[in-house]
Amino acid sequence: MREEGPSNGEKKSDDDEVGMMMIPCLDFSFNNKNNNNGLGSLEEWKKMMSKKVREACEKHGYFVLVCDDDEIVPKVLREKMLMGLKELFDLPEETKKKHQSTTKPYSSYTSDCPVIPLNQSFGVCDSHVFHVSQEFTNLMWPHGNPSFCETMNSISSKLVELNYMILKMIEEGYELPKHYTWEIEDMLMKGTVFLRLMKYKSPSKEGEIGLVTHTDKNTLTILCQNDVQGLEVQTKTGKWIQVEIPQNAYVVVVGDILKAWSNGRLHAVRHRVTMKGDKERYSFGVFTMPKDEAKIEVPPELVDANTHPLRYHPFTYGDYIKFFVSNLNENALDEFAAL
Ligand SMILES: O=C(O)CCC(=O)C(=O)O
Ligand SMILES: [Fe+2]
Repeated sequence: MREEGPSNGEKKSDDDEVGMMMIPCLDFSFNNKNNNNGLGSLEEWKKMMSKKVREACEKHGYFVLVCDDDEIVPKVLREKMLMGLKELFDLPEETKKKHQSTTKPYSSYTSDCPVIPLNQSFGVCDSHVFHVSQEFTNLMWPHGNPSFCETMNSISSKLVELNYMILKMIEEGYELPKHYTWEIEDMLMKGTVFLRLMKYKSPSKEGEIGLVTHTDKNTLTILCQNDVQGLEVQTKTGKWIQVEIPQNAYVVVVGDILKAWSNGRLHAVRHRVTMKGDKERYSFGVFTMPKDEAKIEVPPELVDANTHPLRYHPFTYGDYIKFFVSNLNENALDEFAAL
């Protein structure tokens, strides 16, 4: 099992934070001999990984997911998507501006935002549904671009599947009573999926902000980037560290909704993007979020009067997002739902 070791890009500090500074890295290749010793069944592997996933999400609020074989997302697909992003962002501004959406906040094409001038982004809801990817592609390339459409749709589907698999692992990691599984699936996995496509221009000076500090407001995010690093996370003790992401790896980030659902046990990590060097950075992320009317409620099993008293009152996802969008407060979850 590849995790939290010095060979995995571990960052050390000279203070007492060494334990906190390690970058959690989980290898999701089931066929990797170090993972299952060639003996375990898929079920046993999943059980063991669920524990690791839960631990990483509680301790760090994110982890780097490596998978060297093609079982989760084929390498070619990922490379095609990153090449497709360049092609997309190279389109004329007036074409990109045609992508306007009112269904979800932050989904229209955005560029030249004074706070994050290096960043350009598109948001597409439910891109794992073929006709959605097709509509988006046809808007950007009126003469068609079947290869982009196919790639965007396939990688979205793969990452949605992976996102749900990790959510299930987190749930299994808590060993909650089985009857609860349906409720959780209904609450966390029957909602919207959001694909965000991003480009960061190279900065005019080192260390320019590409994306401001935030926690993700959804359930769980999976991020993928080209070979330009820039993602930084804040440790629980307030230090910023750069997440060195190997080629073929993804970053899984806990959002506010998992934090609320788990009674604050899962950590919604604060993160940002800082740009250095002279290369453009491309990234994309698949964000899962509950339905607007879904009620986010802590399971009684995750409340313990002594060690984990109830931290959040139940709320609906749509109300939370409305609150966030009208207040834009980085402490939105606690302001909105803390008891
Ligand atoms: O570009 C990245 O790697 C991070 C993007 C991100 O954090 C977000 O879109 O919420
Ligand atoms: Fe984020």
